[in-house]
Amino acid sequence: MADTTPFFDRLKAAAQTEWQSYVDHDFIRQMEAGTLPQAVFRQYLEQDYLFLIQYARAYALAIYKSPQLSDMHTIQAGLNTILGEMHLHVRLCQRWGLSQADLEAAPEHSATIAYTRYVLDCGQRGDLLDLLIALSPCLMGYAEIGLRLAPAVAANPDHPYREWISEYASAGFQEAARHSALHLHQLAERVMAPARWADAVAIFAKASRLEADFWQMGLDLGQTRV
Ligand SMILES: Cc1ncc(CO)c(N)n1
Repeated sequence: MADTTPFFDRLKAAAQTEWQSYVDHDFIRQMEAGTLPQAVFRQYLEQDYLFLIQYARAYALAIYKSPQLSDMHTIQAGLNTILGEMHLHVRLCQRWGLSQADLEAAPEHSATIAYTRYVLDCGQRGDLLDLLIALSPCLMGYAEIGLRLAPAVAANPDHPYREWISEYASAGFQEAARHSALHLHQLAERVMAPARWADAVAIFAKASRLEADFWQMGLDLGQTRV
């Protein structure tokens, strides 16, 4: 690839509409303002726990699809971030009287199924690059959102979503996202043929849209179950 722009930034630029629909979703704006109803957040977080279980499977699949041992090590670090992130969900849900067993027994919403099984399918039918592209909106998007919302927490120590925002703005999460972006870039340099670009953008755009749908699911569920 002659273009030295980071591969992830090229994907974002090529699928700007879908990316914006995800990172600028109304859910995020309401969260930043602190006006997001708790019922919405709770519905979202329950589904997100189920999402992360499937996401961990997709990371495991990425290890299976790894051509090199170095790929496996990098993906293992990403998997650890995902598994660590689930402690946040368990902690927050415990305060609402929901145990880990309750969370795991909850039914998966179709938006959760759609997104996770889409990612798993990308990995099953494609190679590691396809799978890492499908996985990339997750870590990178939440890292971007965490950074953008951090000032709202700094300005208001009683912000209702302080813990959630701080998790994604944390140095650990930011670094995991940076590592993933670098890995994606290096893998693309190794295996990406120019003819694959349109497919790469299509996968990235679809995953970003499914992230936006995931926020929307939270808003819709919260409205019907207050
Ligand atoms: C839906 C979704 N996307 C990304 C992340 C970040 O890991 C998450 N927790 N949930």
